[in-house]
Amino acid sequence: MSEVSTVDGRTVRVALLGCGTVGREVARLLTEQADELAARAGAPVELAGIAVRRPDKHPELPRHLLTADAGALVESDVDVVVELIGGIEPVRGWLLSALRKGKSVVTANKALLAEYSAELSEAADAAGADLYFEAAVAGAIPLLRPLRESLAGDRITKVMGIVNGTTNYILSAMDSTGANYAETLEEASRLGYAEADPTADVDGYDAASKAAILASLAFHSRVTASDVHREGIAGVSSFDIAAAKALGRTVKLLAICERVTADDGTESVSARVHPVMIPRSHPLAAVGGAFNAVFVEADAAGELMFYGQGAGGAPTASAVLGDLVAVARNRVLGGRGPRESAHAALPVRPHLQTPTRYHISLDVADRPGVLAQVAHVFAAHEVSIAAVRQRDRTSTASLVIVTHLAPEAALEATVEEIGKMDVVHEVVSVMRVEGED
Ligand SMILES: NC(=O)C1=CN([C@@H]2O[C@H](COP(=O)(O)OP(=O)(O)OC[C@H]3O[C@@H](n4cnc5c(N)ncnc54)[C@H](O)[C@@H]3O)[C@@H](O)[C@H]2O)C=CC1
Ligand SMILES: N[C@@H](CC=O)C(=O)O
Ligand code: NA
Repeated sequence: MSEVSTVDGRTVRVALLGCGTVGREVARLLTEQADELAARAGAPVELAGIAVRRPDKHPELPRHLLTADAGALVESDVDVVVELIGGIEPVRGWLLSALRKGKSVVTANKALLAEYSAELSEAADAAGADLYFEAAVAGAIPLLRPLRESLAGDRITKVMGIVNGTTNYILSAMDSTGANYAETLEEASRLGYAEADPTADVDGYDAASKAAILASLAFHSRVTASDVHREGIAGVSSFDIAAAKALGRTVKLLAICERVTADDGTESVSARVHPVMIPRSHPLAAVGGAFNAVFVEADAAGELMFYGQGAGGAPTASAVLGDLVAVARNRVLGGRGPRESAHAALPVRPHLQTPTRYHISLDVADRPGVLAQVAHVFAAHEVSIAAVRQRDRTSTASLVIVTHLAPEAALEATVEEIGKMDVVHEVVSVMRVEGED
C-alpha cells in the first residue's frame, strides 16, 4: 500500500511542475473541465500547487498555488506529480523521490525517459506507483498506450515515422514554399513546437529520445538515446529538397526502429533517426507542419498508422490529461498501470550493419567513361545500383545514383572513395531512401 494520504480519502491532489507551453494548457484544462475529469476519474482531481522558475512572471495563475520550490512541492501532501519542466537534472531526482514515496508520475519528458526510464520504472514498481508518459512521444497521438497495452499480445517488427513536429514543420515549408530554414525554425519556436533549446529538434536529439522510447516499448527491451543512430536536418540543403523533388520524392526526418533477425535466428534491435527521401505517394509524405505520423507493423495486426498533432501546448496537454485521469482512476479504484516490460532484452545492432539504400548526387567531369569508373567503385564495395540519371552541364555533368539495399558501412565506404576520385568534382548530396518508387 502507498503511504500517500489524500485530502479526504477521495480527492486526488496534483503537483504540476512547470507551467510553460504545455503546463499552462494542462492547468487550464484541469480547471475548466474539473467536473468532467472528476466524473471520469471517480474523484475530484485537485491542483495542489504549481512550480515555475519565476512565480512573479505568472500573474494569470492563482498566487496561493505558485512556488519556485519544485522539490518541496513534490514532497508535500500530493498524490500525483505531473512533470512538464523538461531536461534531466534536477527533474530526475524529484521524480525518483516522488515515485519512491508511492506518488504516481505523469511526464512528457522524453529526454529523461530515454536515459532513465529503467531507473524510474524500477522505483515506480517498488513503491506500487504509476509512471505514465503518453505525451513524451508524438504529442496528442495515442501511441504509447497502444504499444504498451493494445499490442501487448502481438509481435511488433517495425515502428517508423515522423516524431518531431519542429523539423517536420521546417522540412514541409522548405519543400512547399522554399522557405528559409532559420526563419521557419523561429516560427516553430514561437508556435510552441520547439524544445527550449531547439538544437534538440534540428540535430535529431528529440527524435532520437523518442525512438529509444518507442524501440524499448515495441521490442520489450531497454534502448537508450545513445543506442540510437542520430542525424538531424541541419545538413539538409535546398539542393537536397530539389533533388528529391526531381525524383518524385520529398525529404522527411524519420525515426526507424526495427526488429532484425539474423541468419542464425538471433534477434536484435536497430534504431535510427535521419533524413530520408520518400516517394511523394508515400502516406508519410503528406504529413505536413507539426503533425506526426507513425507506422507500426506487427505480425498479427499487420500495418497500423497513427496520425495527429505531435507538438504544441493543447495537443500535448490532451495526452497529459489522459494519463492523469488514468493514474487518478487507479488511485481511486485501486490498480496499477502497465509496468516496464523489458523481458526480451534484445541487444542493439551496430548502425554500420543496418541495411539501407542511398541516393547519391555527384558533379562529375563530362567525358566518356566516367559513369563506368563510378560504377566500378560501387561494385567493388558490393553495392548494387538500382537507377542512374545523368544530366550534362557545360564542363561538368550531374550524376544521380540510387542504390539497392546494402549495409550502411559499405555505402559509407563507397561514398568516401567516390569523393576522392579525380573525375568527381563534388559529392553534392547523399541521402537515404525509403519506400518503393
Ligand atoms: N512543447 C511541446 O510541444 C511539447 C513538449 N514536450 C515536453 O514537455 C516538457 C515541457 O515543455 P514546454 O512546456 O514546451 O516547456 P517550456 O519551456 O515552455 O516550460 C517549462 C516550464 O518549466 C518551468 N521550470 C523550468 N525550470 C524550473 C525549475 N527549476 N523549477 C520550477 N519550474 C521550472 C518554467 O518556468 C516553465 O514554466 C518538456 O519535457 C518537453 O520536452 C512534450 C511534447 C510536446
Ligand atoms: N519539440 C518537439 C515537441 C514535441 O515533442 C517537437 O517538435 O516535436
Ligand atoms: Na503520444
